[in-house]
Amino acid sequence: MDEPKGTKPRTSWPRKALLFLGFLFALAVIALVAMAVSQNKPLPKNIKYGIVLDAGSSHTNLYVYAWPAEKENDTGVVHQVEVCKVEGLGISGYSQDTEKAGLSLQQCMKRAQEVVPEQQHGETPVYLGATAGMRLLSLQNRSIADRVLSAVEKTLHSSPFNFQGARVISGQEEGAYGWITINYLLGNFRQPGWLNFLPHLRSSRGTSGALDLGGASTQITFVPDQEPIESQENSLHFRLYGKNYNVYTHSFLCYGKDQALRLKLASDLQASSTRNGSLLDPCFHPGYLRIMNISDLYMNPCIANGEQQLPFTQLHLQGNGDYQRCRMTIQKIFNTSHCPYSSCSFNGIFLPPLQGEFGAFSAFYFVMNFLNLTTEKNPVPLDKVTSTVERFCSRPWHEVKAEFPKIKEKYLSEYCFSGTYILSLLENGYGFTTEKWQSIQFLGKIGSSDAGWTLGYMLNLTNMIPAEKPPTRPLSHASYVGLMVFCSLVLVAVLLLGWLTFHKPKCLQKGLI
Ligand SMILES: Nc1ccn([C@@H]2O[C@H](COP(=O)(O)OP(=O)(O)OP(=O)(O)O)[C@@H](O)[C@H]2O)c(=O)n1
Ligand SMILES: [Ca+2]
Repeated sequence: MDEPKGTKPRTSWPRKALLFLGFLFALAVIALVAMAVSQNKPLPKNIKYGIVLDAGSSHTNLYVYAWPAEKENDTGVVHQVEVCKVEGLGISGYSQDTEKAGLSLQQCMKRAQEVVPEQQHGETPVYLGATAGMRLLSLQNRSIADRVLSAVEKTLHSSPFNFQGARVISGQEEGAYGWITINYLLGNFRQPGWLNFLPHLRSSRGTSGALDLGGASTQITFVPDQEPIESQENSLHFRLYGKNYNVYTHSFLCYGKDQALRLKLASDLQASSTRNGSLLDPCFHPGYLRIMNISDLYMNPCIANGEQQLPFTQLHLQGNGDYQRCRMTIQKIFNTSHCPYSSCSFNGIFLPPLQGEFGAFSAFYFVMNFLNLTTEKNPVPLDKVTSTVERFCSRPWHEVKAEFPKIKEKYLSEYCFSGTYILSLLENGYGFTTEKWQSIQFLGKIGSSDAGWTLGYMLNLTNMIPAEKPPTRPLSHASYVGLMVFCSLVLVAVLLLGWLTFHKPKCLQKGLI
């Protein structure tokens, strides 16, 4: 269309106005983002620390945990920042010289002082929990066990940390805290934020069972389908983050892998007719020799009788690496002749039908990991595990030793027995079938934290696992900022569009540009 006559020449102010508007708009967006980011930035992290010593039968580990102070009650925020392996024996091994049990911890306590910032030493709690080795020592000689505990208390008291006590934890606690640890670390107690608006839709995602194998005891813990749990001593109830859990747990004292080996040897001796103490052992490699004092073998409460009748003082073990026979000899330590419940594992102990996924840790993991049978994703099928252990057992000792010169001889010589024992315990003891085997994940760590009972123990003692779900923001900081910016942009765009529609600047009118 032609410009009407007499109209003033086109001025450039509407374009300038648009440019100015655009500039203002950009400025507003930048200011908005900057404000949202700085105003809602999480406060600088105030880290808290906690220390737990796991005084196991074979050795002691010291763990340092850390978490942001303001997130104390959230799930999955506490993580391991340090593990220190105490040199020497487990504390129950110092029964002849109890003071040494305390001294042995000094080096790791020093390490903890380096890891935790000095100004926080005084407020950092330290706990020591002793497990099956000390349970056995207490049964054998209560006063020596008390002396060992006093010796470790002395060392821990003299540290700059806030010492909260050293005690022998029960098998039930050990099982329960292991279960809490792995489910906390796996995020199984966590409910996604947006589901809080729809409680009826809350995820019914299950928990994972926990399988712990130590040197002197082993624990199995899981939430069974079947309710109620038939035996009271195997039943635990928790309310965590607003949800109830009825948990089955059992700890088999003497069925950790070191004590199980003793049980097996004592059973082999009883069945043999050796006159000089020589014994062929299918659970050790061909060519392997081990001499043991009979008094050491019968020294603890796991093996109650038999020693006095033997006409020799030493046992000469000679390996012949026969997996099938090894499995048969191990089988004898599981008594399945009686069961006062609807179903049992062994020794008349109640076991409900296995349910859900299982995380297997400590020696379950050490052994399977050595045998290259742990994978992140798909569990190795049972028949492959069996054939691997079988092949490993049949290898001559000199060959195994030459291939793994850096592995401690005590560990290396026992992986054949341990692999076979794990298969017997899981298949025959607990009833994991070929199919159920696939639900076992062998895990050493979850994230940066070791799987074990210590984290659950600390979470409980520091009241960091609330019964009810703490109120949480439905959105994360980043999602909040993003959503704010997006909504503001939409708003500005709508306003701009509205303004352009009703007050169309001349420059946008047809023919002007
Ligand atoms: N790399 C490793 C480390 C340990 N072990 C073995 O694993 C068992 C110890 O496992 P652990 O979980 O450390 O047991 P403890 O905590 O010491 O014992 P418990 O829980 O029964 O008190 C011991 O037989 C030890 O010889 C192993 O075979 N390979
Ligand atoms: Ca242990």
